[in-house]
Amino acid sequence: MTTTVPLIYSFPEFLGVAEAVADHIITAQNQTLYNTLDAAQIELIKQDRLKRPGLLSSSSTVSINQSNGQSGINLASSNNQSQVQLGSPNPNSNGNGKLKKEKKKRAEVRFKIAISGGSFIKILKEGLLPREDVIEWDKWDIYFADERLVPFESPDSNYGQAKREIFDQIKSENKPRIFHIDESLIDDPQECADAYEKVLINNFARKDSVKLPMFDLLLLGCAPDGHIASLFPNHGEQLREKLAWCLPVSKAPSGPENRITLSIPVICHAARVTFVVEGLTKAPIMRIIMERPEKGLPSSIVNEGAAGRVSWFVDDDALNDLWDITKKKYKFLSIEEPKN
Ligand SMILES: O=P(O)(O)OC[C@H]1O[C@@H](O)[C@H](O)[C@@H](O)[C@@H]1O
Repeated sequence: MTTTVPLIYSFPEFLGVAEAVADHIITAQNQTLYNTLDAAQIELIKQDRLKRPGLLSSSSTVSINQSNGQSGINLASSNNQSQVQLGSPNPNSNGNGKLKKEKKKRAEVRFKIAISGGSFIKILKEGLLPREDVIEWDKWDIYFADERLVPFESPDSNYGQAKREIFDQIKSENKPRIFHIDESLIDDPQECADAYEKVLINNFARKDSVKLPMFDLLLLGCAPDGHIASLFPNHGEQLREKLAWCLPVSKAPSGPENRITLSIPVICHAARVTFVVEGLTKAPIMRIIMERPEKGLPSSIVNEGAAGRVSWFVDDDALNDLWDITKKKYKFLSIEEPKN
């Protein structure tokens, strides 16, 4: 394995990590839904969408066109296949079926995100909830990178914890769509994984057949023993899986024994893969991940497999054992940098 160095953003404290992660998520949201981070352009798109529901693209590049003295918006779909200029005659009026289809497809774009459990939930809660003004919850599809097979009311349930600490606290009336496991299947990891995979297939591959689902953002923690999602180092064949989207896990070496997890190919296929790690207990494993990729820890595999799309948000404690590492200063792109 070659050494691929991902982007590492480090912060003196937990709160700094949480705020930057929130900005990173909102940036991904805006890039996905509007293909721009410019607040004025986003506002224009939203206003126009209100006027013409279904017309404005979620995945459009937008540019302001004032050449004819009127302000118009050029939309180019992200696959560069169609261009619609608003302000020109209604493109619907020529009954062009292809265009209608394209419009429908674009109107359906949603922000597809997979989150982890464990300490990561607290980061999300602290970072995201105060930013509801810029979060479009009703366009979010939230999945789980993994789940521990325990009842939702258990403190170990990733969904249960996320529900109590985040989803139930959302003030906006616009709620996200949440895709969790089927709680009735927690006694059978294989069935539970198959059922969750079906949910993914239904949502990601219903219209077009795809080899792998593509999340807009996959958010991962990393435990002190090096497991990410529920992919454990040296545990069975998990890390070599090439085809399945979702895997059952039995006899996990730490925490609840039975779990399900997204596979390495799914994680590596995401548009952005973001690790969030904090605390001194994670310092030894961070050292192995960054300095010994040849050991093949799950996160080292992801650093390599998703190279160029991976970033790490960590606090200084987690980097305590690393001396020679290039850290980047995080630049806030979607929300104002907090003045701590
Ligand atoms: O950040 P923590 O608490 O060490 O958790 C790491 C991982 O632990 C696993 O057990 C969780 O199911 C994952 O979702 C999580 O990312």
